[in-house]
Amino acid sequence: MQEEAQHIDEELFDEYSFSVDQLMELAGLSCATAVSKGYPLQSLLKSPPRVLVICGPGNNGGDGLVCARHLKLFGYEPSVLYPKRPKKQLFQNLTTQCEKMDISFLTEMLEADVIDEVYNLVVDAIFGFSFKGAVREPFGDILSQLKKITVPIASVDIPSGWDVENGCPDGIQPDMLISLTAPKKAASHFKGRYHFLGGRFVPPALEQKYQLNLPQYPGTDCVHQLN
Ligand SMILES: [K+]
Repeated sequence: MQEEAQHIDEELFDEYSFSVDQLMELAGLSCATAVSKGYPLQSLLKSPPRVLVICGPGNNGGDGLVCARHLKLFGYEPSVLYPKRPKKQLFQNLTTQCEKMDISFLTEMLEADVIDEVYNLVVDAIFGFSFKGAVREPFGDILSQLKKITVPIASVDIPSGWDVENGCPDGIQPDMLISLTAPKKAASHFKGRYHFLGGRFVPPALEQKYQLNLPQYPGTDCVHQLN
């Protein structure tokens, strides 16, 4: 299943000629849309409507940067923690776009009680389907703080630190999961309140080839609520 997600990914780029930027934009927009549906501005307990977006070193982190930018456009006040920044131009561009929109970047991870005090929720865009092995720092420390917070976590594609197939019973327990392209096997272990499918970009022929059996997205929506 981890391999299958990687094959679909490669095929979207190599056979269907999509660029990473295109799919990442749609993925990140889906995440911001799902957050706005699960945690509407008017429902938030803390004002201003601050959201902490934690971005990892790969494309999952890129989805997080795009998500932060759209959240800002939707009226939220995102701050980003982006401790390991890849040198690729794409990630530099996404970072500049956020900075130019007055999204602040934190210099270090906050303690769990500070997060609970200041933020309404955390978007977890640390690791996606390429996560493997034991968590390396600084992400071990970040995940251990996330295990202690009481504000909801919305995880992008896979709850970070979870095995992509088997989940992780003592890992973070997000309140929302936004599965991208198609739910991964670990999604069956998700116990939170909201499960959304996003990344409405899969060409029908690819969906058929991998028998993804994706549900019908409502109307023109970029997310589909699974539960
Ligand atoms: K994640």
